[in-house]
Amino acid sequence: MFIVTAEQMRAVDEHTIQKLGIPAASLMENAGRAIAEEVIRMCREGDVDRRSEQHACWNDVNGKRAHTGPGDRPAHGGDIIADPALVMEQPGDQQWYMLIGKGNNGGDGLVAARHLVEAGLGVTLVYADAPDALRGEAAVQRDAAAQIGIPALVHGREAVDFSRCTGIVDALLGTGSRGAPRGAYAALIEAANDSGKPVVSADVPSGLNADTGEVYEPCIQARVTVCLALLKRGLVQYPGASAAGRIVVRSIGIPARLAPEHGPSVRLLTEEVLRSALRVDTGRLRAPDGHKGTYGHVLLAAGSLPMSGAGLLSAKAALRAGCGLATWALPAALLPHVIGTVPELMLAAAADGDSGEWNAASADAVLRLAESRDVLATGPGLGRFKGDTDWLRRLWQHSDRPLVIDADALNMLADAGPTGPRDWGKRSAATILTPHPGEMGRLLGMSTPEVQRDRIGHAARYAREQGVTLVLKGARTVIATPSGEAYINTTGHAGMATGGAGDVLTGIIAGLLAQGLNAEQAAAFGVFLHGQAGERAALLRGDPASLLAGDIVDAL
Ligand SMILES: NC(=O)C1=CN([C@@H]2O[C@H](COP(=O)(O)OP(=O)(O)OC[C@H]3O[C@@H](n4cnc5c(N)ncnc54)[C@H](O)[C@@H]3O)[C@@H](O)[C@H]2O)[C@@H](O)CC1
Ligand SMILES: [K+]
Repeated sequence: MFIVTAEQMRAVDEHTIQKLGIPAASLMENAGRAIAEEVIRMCREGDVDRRSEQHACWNDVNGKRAHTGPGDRPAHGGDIIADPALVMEQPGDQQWYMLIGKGNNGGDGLVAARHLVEAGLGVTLVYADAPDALRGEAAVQRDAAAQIGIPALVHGREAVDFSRCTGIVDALLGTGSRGAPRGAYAALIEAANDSGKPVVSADVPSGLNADTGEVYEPCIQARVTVCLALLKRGLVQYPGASAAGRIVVRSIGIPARLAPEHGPSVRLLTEEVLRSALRVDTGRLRAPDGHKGTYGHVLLAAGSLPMSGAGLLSAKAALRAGCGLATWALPAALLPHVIGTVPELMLAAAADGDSGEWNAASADAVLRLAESRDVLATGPGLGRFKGDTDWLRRLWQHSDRPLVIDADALNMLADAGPTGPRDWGKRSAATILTPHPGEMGRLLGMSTPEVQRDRIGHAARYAREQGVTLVLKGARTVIATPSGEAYINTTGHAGMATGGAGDVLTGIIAGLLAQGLNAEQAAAFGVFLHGQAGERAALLRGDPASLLAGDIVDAL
């Protein structure tokens, strides 16, 4: 599933209308109808009385449990499948308030109102602006609603009291919204939130930045968001993802495949995308006649005295991800401390003059060890040491192995200079960086909140400019490729925010690279697997908060 910016959505809309000749009125009709169907579904299934369903929502977007409308039940011979609007035999005294903005989002709300009236629901329109402010298709819908006799209030002219309504449809602001909601829009959003009634948002919750996921003050807190045509970036990035509630993406006649023609290709990372777009074929990872050499050898340069566990977690994760062999290189004096901790692991001592410090263990020693291995990963538990940026630069410039860079090695990279490591030259093999938002901020020279304000945008730009594959960790991890594509992960949970989880991810990605996956595949599949293992581990433990990074490795 493609994820678009507001501008990209506008361009795809225009293409559909201008080049394909599909009338704008048809798209708006489909949009409004999709919104009405969701409201009707909620009424039929009693969803309006239920409290928040934050957990279920993501699975809907994932397509695992997507709502498919009235035909959910398999049809049998002789069945009569009726339109949802005609099967609401007992709509009861359902009263829905429709908040109508003056743009096309409001037009969608007006179409939905017509369909809800047809289904027998009580509907009241609440215009944010005087109705004559509406233009084009939205004005056509305003007139149709008036002809049918749908009651209407205008904010500021009549009092609006939500206390007696069943639910609210938010069709105030969509992708044409700019900045924080103003005037009547802000007042209606606040009143809707204060009412405690379930809100169904049309396209995006009003008050959300559809591109970045930033929520303005105020922003609708939706129970359900019926996202139209293509998933918007702001709905998959926090805090916007929380404001959206359960997300239902509905096709309205705009071909989704047009999205990459009009902007960057950003996709939701699902099993389907891994198989089709990324061509990850797990069935081919293990050849029936393979031996340990077939599945690759990871060299991990990691760990220090206070953080030796990071190296252990990474190395173990690489093995659990399926590589044939893993060697952990560390300063020679540290080696006796870790012997036997993971018996499957090989250890390589980097001469350190008996100091136990990386500053005495040369980059050339690591390069020599890497020559006979397939992948080099570095960073977990490494710490900072004198001359470390030069140490990393040598690995960058002289290793022809795929290189995974994490943790403190990313901080060394941040010291490469204002234009970033691209000044060190183009590497002959792939480079994968796995920063958390703080490390990403140091790479970009900005604060962590600034990074979080537009995770997809920053990750995609950095990957393209620096020619690397970038994994921006955190809720909804972003995987960005040097060619400008991005994937947003759907697996994992907040219980995985625990020390060492990142070291595990580095090991998984390195282990997958060793088995022959390319950088894009290894990064995306690695992130996906890491999240799945975290979900599994939380189930086994019964409580996500008690999860340890080692549990993730065990659940792989
Ligand atoms: N072909 C299309 O363009 C389609 C558009 N669709 C709907 O149209 C929406 C986009 O419509 P529009 O581009 O008309 O824009 P919107 O309906 O999102 O709203 C734009 C209007 O709100 C005002 N506004 C903007 N920011 C504001 C703020 N912060 N506070 C108060 N008022 C503000 C602007 O003056 C403008 O008139 C989509 O989200 C979707 O719901 C759908 O009908 C499907 C087809
Ligand atoms: K809206």
